[in-house]
Amino acid sequence: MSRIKAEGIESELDTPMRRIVFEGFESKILQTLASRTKRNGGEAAPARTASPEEDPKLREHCGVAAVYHHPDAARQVYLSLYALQHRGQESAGIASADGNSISNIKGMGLVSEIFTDEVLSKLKGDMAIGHTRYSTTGDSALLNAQPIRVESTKGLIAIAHNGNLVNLGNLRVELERQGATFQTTSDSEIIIQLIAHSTATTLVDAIADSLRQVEGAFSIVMMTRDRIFAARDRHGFRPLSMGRIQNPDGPDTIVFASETCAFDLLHAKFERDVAPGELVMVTEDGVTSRQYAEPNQSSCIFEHVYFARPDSKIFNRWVQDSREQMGRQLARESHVPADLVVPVPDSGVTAAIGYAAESGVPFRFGLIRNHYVGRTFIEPEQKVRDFGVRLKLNPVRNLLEGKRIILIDDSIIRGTTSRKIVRMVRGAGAKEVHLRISCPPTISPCFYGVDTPRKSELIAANQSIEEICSFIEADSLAYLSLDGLQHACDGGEGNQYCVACYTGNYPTAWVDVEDILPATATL
Ligand SMILES: O=P(O)(O)OC[C@H]1O[C@H](OP(=O)(O)OP(=O)(O)O)[C@H](O)[C@@H]1O
Ligand SMILES: NC(=O)CC[C@H](N)C(=O)O
Ligand code: SF4
Ligand SMILES: [Mg+2]
Repeated sequence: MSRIKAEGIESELDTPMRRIVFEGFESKILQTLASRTKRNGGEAAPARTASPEEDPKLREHCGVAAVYHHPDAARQVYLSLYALQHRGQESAGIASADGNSISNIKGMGLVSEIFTDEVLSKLKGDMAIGHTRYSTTGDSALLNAQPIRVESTKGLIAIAHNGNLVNLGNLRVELERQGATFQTTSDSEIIIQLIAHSTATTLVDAIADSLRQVEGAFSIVMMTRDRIFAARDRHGFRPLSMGRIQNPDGPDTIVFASETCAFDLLHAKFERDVAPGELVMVTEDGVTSRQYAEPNQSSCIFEHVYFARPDSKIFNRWVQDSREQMGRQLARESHVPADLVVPVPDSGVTAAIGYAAESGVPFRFGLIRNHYVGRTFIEPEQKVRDFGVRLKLNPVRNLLEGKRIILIDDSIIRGTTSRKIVRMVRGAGAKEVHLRISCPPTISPCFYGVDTPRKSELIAANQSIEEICSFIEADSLAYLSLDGLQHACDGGEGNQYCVACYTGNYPTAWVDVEDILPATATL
């Protein structure tokens, strides 16, 4: 069975070798995702399970990238996606355009598994867009992999979307009434179908028209046969930056990416963020822009806490700086006497460096991460998952033995992983284990592209800090205050942040009431 979908390309792309790699990944991913929940109208969504043991991890966002005017555009997008792999590991795709048509190749699995040299060489043209997906609406299946390519009265359009829309139901029904035939069950296709069905006479007007109708989170890149578009929702939930590669002998190459870490690999220079509510168009004549909606910024603060890479500058602020400040503030707010500060890799590392610097307690890698185990390593069975955490993290016994340890992690969602890590550190001989978390308690789900569980499954929504502390069997537990977090992510840039998962106050109207019910109400 082929797991790669090639559109606008004649030849058969699956080699037996790659099929084997794919099958291995496919079965793991399909198993783990059998229990995923899709909010907001994902028709093919499987039922959500209420078991706290079912799905212990956060899921990433997606990553998007685009390149305009480069002789090997698809390869540049490939490199960008490689740098954005941490934002989505379910599926990936690249679409390229050569002025006449759009080719599109998508597959389940990691970027490096889908795009061999042979596959990349099929993607001709000097423009390309790409996507790494972790699904929030619609099944994790090849069908919903992106870019999504649609042939419409406005011509061929391909889209790659990071974020999650919150007003799907009505829009989809209305579009179907107007004759739209959806190819996917993902929310992202709504944007492209709205463009196709817009009565606006120019494509750029049709895009603006579409973007004004959808609510929620979207950082998107789009491509026609000869143009690239990039846009962010008016809240600017998800990051999206623009960069430039200067070509001495011709026009500059313009690039877009979810995070600036992708630019470094391309030797592109960061130019600016796409602004909330802005639509940027790149054509032969250069870069033009319009503000299609009134901005009302509420960028996701959790990007700074967990999702983005520390070597990225998002919302005009270095993630590294924010995380270090979170750690420093955590030390100021809730220090406890100890011998070592130990991070829970990877996302706890930078905050732990800040904590150690502020407190003067030595920093040591007391837990070693196996880099061949992905960020979202989950298995459906508890027994396998227990082993999974041990496979991913291993204690350095000679560092921990007899010591009072401050463990730093970025977040607790259900608490199952933290509990295993605390046990692991104690099992390695630590005398005391104090857990410090570099954000406030997560008490409410996200509707904007982070697939956090519903409220009934969020441990901090249903238990006090003392109860959580005793559940994870730590000697003490403390979270960073909301003020402390906001201060750490401020840095004078004047960003307005969404903090809804810590407060329950959402910047848009959300739709899934069931998701925000406390545990007791669902029993
Ligand atoms: O409430 P819990 O079940 O403990 O889940 C929270 C953990 O999951 C995430 O790490 P993950 O391993 O997904 O990614 P990372 O390696 O990038 O830190 C997060 O950083 C916490 O460590
Ligand atoms: N995590 C995301 O940004 C997902 C994008 C889109 N909502 C999808 O499910 O494909
Ligand atoms: S609810 Fe939380 S995770 Fe979602 S956008 Fe807001 S801050 Fe980010
Ligand atoms: Mg982690």
